[in-house]
This record gives sequence, structure tokens and C-alpha cells, in this order.
Amino acid sequence: MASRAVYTLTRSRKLASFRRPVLPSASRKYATASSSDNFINIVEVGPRDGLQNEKSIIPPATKVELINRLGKAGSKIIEAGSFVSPKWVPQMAGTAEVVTAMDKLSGVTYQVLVPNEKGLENLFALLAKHPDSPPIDEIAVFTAATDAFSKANTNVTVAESLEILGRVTRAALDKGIRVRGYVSVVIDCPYSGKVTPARVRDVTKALLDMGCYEVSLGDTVGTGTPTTVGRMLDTVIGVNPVRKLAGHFHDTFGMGVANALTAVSAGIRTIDSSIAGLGGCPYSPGATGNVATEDILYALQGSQYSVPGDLEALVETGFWISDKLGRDNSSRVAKAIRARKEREKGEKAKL
Ligand SMILES: CC(C)(COP(=O)([O-])OP(=O)([O-])OC[C@H]1O[C@@H](n2cnc3c(N)ncnc32)[C@H](O)[C@@H]1OP(=O)([O-])[O-])[C@@H](O)C(=O)NCCC(=O)NCCSC(=O)C[C@@](C)(O)CC(=O)[O-]
Repeated sequence: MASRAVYTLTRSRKLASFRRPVLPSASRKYATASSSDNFINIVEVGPRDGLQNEKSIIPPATKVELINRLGKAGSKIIEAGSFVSPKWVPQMAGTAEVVTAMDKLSGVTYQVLVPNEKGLENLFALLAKHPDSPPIDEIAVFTAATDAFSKANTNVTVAESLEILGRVTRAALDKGIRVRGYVSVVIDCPYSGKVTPARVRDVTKALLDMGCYEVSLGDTVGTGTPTTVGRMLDTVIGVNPVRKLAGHFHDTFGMGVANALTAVSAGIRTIDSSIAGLGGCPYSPGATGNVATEDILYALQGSQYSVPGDLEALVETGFWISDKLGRDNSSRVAKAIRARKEREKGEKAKL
């Protein structure tokens, strides 16, 4: 994250006009498999992935308002925060407070990231205080395709992390809490380079086998292209059911929308995105935020796919949070929509 926050940690080992997407031929064979189901789920990761890497501390009230605005703008699945160690990711420290204070809108699924048993214990303690109205519906567990990234992110190898996540997943499922999984660095690892698709396939399978209902494939660094993403998906989908996969694309090289459309054409029906393109992973230096939610909605307009969310309201929400954070809005679509509105306002005023 060249110019963005990289946490200084005390422990030495902590490393620091849409037509059809042009698809790599390898992915085309999956396109017809998905034609019966044209609904695209969007997992809005802005309040978690988007905010976890901000330099300045964001007041819980701002996080709560962001989540509430997203829900009102039509987001149906919102990642509201994470129960990770505040020493590792200080921005997520107030998650219990945030999820307790946010509006729990009906029809919206709220999830939080949980890295280990300690995080789950903290979540269970919170849920015990709200037996009749649990603030959270689901958890998400996360690992990586490489040991180097896994060590940097959670201080354990992939094999060790799968053991931990197996215990976390079983304990959550025992309490009736659904579990989503993430695999990071599915294309390139910032520490060990190119990632073999077979490795992604196997880690994905391990997460599904332990009981995750879905696994989100993270191009954490944002170096993927439709070709490399298509190749990776060919291998992963060869063994894992495509409807249990999601795409999570950081937009570092501006390929986020193209990669998301590649995933959709491969049969994936869940895309993670972040309002205003907020975010980045603290352990992926140089990576920018997730593909912007506004850009995904715009890209799918007029296609055979339907996607939840009110684009105009999301654009407003994206500018609202960007202003609060004092940062530029990274959504090209949001900026274009705002510019068009201002132009139209100016033209009206002249009449
Ligand atoms: C996993 C650990 C905790 C291991 O970190 P560790 O230092 O090895 O943990 P530990 O077990 O040795 O414990 C150290 C201290 O942390 C505490 N602790 C331990 N666990 C927790 C917890 N859950 N909540 C609160 N506190 C915790 C624990 O109690 C102890 O406290 P002390 O005794 O020193 O006072 C740490 O590495 C961590 O929190 N990492 C999280 C990193 C993270 O959040 N990264 C970003 C999210 S992943 C991501 O962005 C990628 C994704 C999902 O978006 C997809 C993609 O784009 O690729």
C-alpha cells in the first residue's frame, strides 16, 4: 500500500457501453450453465474491507451511518466489520459497538469477519447479550492461497489456518450461524509472486468441505486480468460448485469490473464490491480498494442480469463517506454520474 496505511506492528514476523465482456475462451464454456439464474448478489464490503485500511480513526457513529445508508440504498448483504485483533487492525476495534448500534434492516444480511476462536468468543459474548435480536447473521472466515500471505495476515501457515478455521466454522455452525469463506491472493501474492490455480482450487475445497456455504476468491493485489482470472476459475470450478463461489476483485490495475464480469460469465453469481471503491488490505502493500459497487451496478445495467441496489442512492452514499474520510471517490461511475448531474443543473439554470 505504497501511500496508504501499513500498520507498524510490534512483532518482528509481521510483514510488515457494457456489451458482453470479452472472455478468455477457457471461461466461455461455463456461460450457458448459469443462464437460468440471472440474479447477481452483491456483498457490500465497504464497511469492513473498505475502512480497515484507513489511516485516521473513524468514529463508530460514521461506520454505523455508512451501514445504515447502504441498507437504505438497497444493499442486501453487508460486511459490517471484523472481530480481529485490534493490535493488528486498529480500524476494526469498535466492531461490537458498531453492529450493536446499526439498524438491522429486514431483508438485509449482516456479516462480520472472524479470524480465530478468540474472535468467535467475542462475537458469541455479544450475541449472548442480544438473544432475541442478534445483530449479526453470519460470519466470514479467511485464509489464503500462499503461506507467505497467510503468515503476514494471520500469523499462521495456510494449513494451520485451515485447522483453526475448521474449529471456528464447526462452532459457528453448531450455533446456527452460517459461515462464508475467503481465499486471498488467488492470482498473485505480494510476498511470493504468481499463485498456482490448483492451490486456489484446493484451499477453496477445504473451506467448502469444512462447511462454508460459499467461498469468495480474492484477487487481493488487484493484478488479475480477465485472462488470468478466467484461467484460475477454470481450475477452481473444475472441482468446486460454481454456485458456491464468489468473486472479490481489488481494482489496483483498473481490471475490477472486467474481472467481475469474467466471473459472472463463468457462472459465479456473487460479487463482492465496496462503495466508492474504498479499501485495501493492510497486508497487501500497494493494493487499492475493491471494485466499486457503483461500477458493478452500472456495468450490469441493461444486461440479462438483475442486481440489487439503487444506483443513485449508492452514488450519494459513496460521496458521503468519501467526504467523511477526506478522500477521493474511486468510483468512475459515481464521478461521471455526479458530473452529469451538475452539467444538467447548470443547463437548467441557464433556461
Ligand atoms: C489472527 C490474529 C489475531 C493472530 O494474531 P496473533 O498475534 O498471532 O494472535 P495471538 O493468538 O498470539 O494473540 C495475541 C493477542 O491478540 C489477542 N487476540 C487474538 N485474536 C484476537 C481476536 N480475534 N480479537 C481480539 N483479540 C485477539 C490475544 O488475546 C492476545 O492478546 P494479549 O494477550 O496480547 O493482550 C491476527 O493475525 C489478526 O487479527 N489478523 C487479522 C488480519 C486482518 O484482519 N486482515 C485483514 C482482513 S483479511 C482481508 O482483508 C482479505 C479479504 C478477506 O478482504 C479478501 C482479499 O481481499 O483477499
